[in-house]
Amino acid sequence: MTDQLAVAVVGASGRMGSQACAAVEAADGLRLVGRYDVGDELGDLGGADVVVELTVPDASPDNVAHCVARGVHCVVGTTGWTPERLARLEERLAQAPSARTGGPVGVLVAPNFAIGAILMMRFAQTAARFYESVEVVELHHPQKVDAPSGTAARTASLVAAARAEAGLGDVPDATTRDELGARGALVDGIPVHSVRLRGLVAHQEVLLGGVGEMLTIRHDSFDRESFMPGVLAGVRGVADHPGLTVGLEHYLGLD
Ligand SMILES: NC(=O)C1=CN([C@@H]2O[C@H](COP(=O)(O)OP(=O)(O)OC[C@H]3O[C@@H](n4cnc5c(N)ncnc54)[C@H](O)[C@@H]3O)[C@@H](O)[C@H]2O)C=CC1
Ligand SMILES: O=C(O)C1=N[C@H](C(=O)O)C[C@H](O)C1
Repeated sequence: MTDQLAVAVVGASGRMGSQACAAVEAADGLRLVGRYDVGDELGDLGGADVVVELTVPDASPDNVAHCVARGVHCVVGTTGWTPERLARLEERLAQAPSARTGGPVGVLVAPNFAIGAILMMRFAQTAARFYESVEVVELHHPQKVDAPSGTAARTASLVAAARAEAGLGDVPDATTRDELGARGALVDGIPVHSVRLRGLVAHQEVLLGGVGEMLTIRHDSFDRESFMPGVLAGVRGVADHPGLTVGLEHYLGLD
């Protein structure tokens, strides 16, 4: 029993957190030692080796800082990790004590745990240099508090970097009047559109356009079950990935 990895979940009463608790409880080699939600004192996190953090963008950095300062690895699914927040987290990691499991503390920030979503981002990144136009459409359940989704923001950033590396300029767009914002948000110059619709869970399309053709890369999460293998892969792998890692692809041999 003692060689089991002790895991706590922060945001344990939420849609993702409750499912993550059940997944940890059912997983070989893992032991759920704590469930925390809003208002709970995190304290020593029930002796956890690894915390799964699934809360809200405004709470996540402080929760993660609390874990890092106590030598607890973190697997973070919460969105809203701006470059500035990530930079502050890296500073905290540089000053962190040794992990309870030994060695340096690891933090995984994963915009999406679903394997198909990770592949969608990778395929979009690969395709980006071949197309003059690209737009991202993300579609989610109406309870979602943030827009655009973390996955869409990450996809747009990866695509923009691939375009820049290939020497592509701005996406073509003759719009000169858009008082209502109908052309969507721009993330690193890539238009991103957010749909919130009853009945949906988490979906995204990357539309790539060239002369006389379009490539659509689409991923659908129909159930939050789709995220759980990725959560567990993060929990099992985080101690072997010291420091900050952004994106579960780096745990899956997709570097
Ligand atoms: N990386 C991924 O694959 C996925 C990430 N997400 C993200 O995970 C986050 C949570 O999503 P949902 O579970 O759908 O939201 P939710 O609203 O159902 O759950 C959030 C939970 O966090 C709790 N919470 C809020 N502030 C807190 C604090 N300071 N300390 C502890 N708990 C706190 C809330 O009470 C709630 O129970 C969102 O940022 C969402 O975008 C969601 C699905 C998949
Ligand atoms: O809030 C959600 O539901 C999801 N959030 C993440 C995001 O913002 O990308 C991951 C997934 O899309 C579901």
